[in-house]
Amino acid sequence: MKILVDENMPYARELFSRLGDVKAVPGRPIPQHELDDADALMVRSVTKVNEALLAGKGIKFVGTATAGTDHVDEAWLKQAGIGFSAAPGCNAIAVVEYVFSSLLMLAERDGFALADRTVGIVGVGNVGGRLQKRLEALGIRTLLCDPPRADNGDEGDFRSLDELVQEADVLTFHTPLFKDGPYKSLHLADEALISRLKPGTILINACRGPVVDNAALLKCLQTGQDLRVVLDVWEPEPELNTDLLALVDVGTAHIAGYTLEGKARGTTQVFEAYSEFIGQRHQVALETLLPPPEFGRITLHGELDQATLKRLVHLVYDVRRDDAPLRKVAGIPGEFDKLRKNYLERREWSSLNVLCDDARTAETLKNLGFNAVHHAAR
Ligand SMILES: NC(=O)c1ccc[n+]([C@@H]2O[C@H](COP(=O)([O-])OP(=O)(O)OC[C@H]3O[C@@H](n4cnc5c(N)ncnc54)[C@H](O)[C@@H]3O)[C@@H](O)[C@H]2O)c1
Ligand SMILES: O=C(O)[C@H](O)[C@H](O)COP(=O)(O)O
Repeated sequence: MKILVDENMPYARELFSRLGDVKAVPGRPIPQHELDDADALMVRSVTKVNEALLAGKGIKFVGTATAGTDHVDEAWLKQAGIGFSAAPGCNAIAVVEYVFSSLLMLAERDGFALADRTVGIVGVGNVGGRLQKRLEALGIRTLLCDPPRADNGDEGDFRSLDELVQEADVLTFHTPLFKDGPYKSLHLADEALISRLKPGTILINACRGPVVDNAALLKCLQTGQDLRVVLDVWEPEPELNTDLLALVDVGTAHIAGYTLEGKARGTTQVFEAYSEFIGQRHQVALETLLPPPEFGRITLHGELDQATLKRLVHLVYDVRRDDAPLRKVAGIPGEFDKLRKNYLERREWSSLNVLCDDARTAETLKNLGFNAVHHAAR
């Protein structure tokens, strides 16, 4: 059995070789001839999986080690009898930590207190829901917009996008990309929406590039609209608009979800799904795969304020380490994907053990996702 795996899937060779012969290949473009004798295909979001790629091949299962599925024509796979699994929620924590890293950087740079801001979250699923919980753990007010969940009768104080635009100081997008249908999200942030944002609003897009109309955003910024902008995703990728990059406050190469834990979870989720598909059920504990983190344990004295939280968050991940390299190479063909392929190891906050002599600090950090414990001061 031949299993093709994207070369940017950590632990894929180690895991899938328990089930068959593994070949690691680039995902953009995928070498067509490798599909000829393959039984299964494990991709990431850069590979368009559709009839054009797979018709006439013997692929029986496709896995995508990603949360987003807009690169996969699921209807075609279904009618072709090809099994499919994604990895919902695999990298949600990573995206939340990217958003925090960006907000804490902007708060320090521009001298504001995050606790005074209202954060509007558009799309309250795996990412948006976790973001809400962590913001609220810090006492930050959130406003939620998720029409599919509201229509489904899910519990929650869901508001209209219009209300968020009027009230939020931070507007952050975490929806799937739907090109049409009742919950179309393509250009959800269009020129009309962007131009109505309050002066000084922080606009964040870490879901899919086309959810924010990049041409409209560029126009608004070029005409001097007072906005702060954080973009991890672009319209289009990998050929992002370098004029837009020059005007945003944080610009990164679609890496918000790229913690080692997030990528490894993606691999294990599709590995488990495929093992079940072929009737050889395996389960993997993530901890058995991950190496020890660079920073294992620190001691924190006293109470937690914004400056201390920022230092702690940036000890694990400072978003500027990914912003600067993109600005250096943007516009050079192939470099966007190279940054993603050679991504420096990044860990989640849970990898850091924090010993706190203040009980409230320990509790807050635990609620934020750090591995925090209270110990009495000596
Ligand atoms: N930048 C990255 O590295 C990265 C990482 C993970 C996910 N993503 C993207 O972010 C998206 C969200 O991730 P997730 O794991 O939270 O997905 P999810 O499916 O768990 O949640 C998405 C939420 O968006 C809501 N939604 C759908 N259409 C909407 C609309 N038009 N307006 C408002 N809400 C809408 C859904 O009801 C759902 O609650 C993914 O689909 C993926 O495209 C990007
Ligand atoms: O949807 C996701 O999970 C992420 O956007 C995505 O996976 C980013 O990484 P890629 O698959 O492009 O390597």
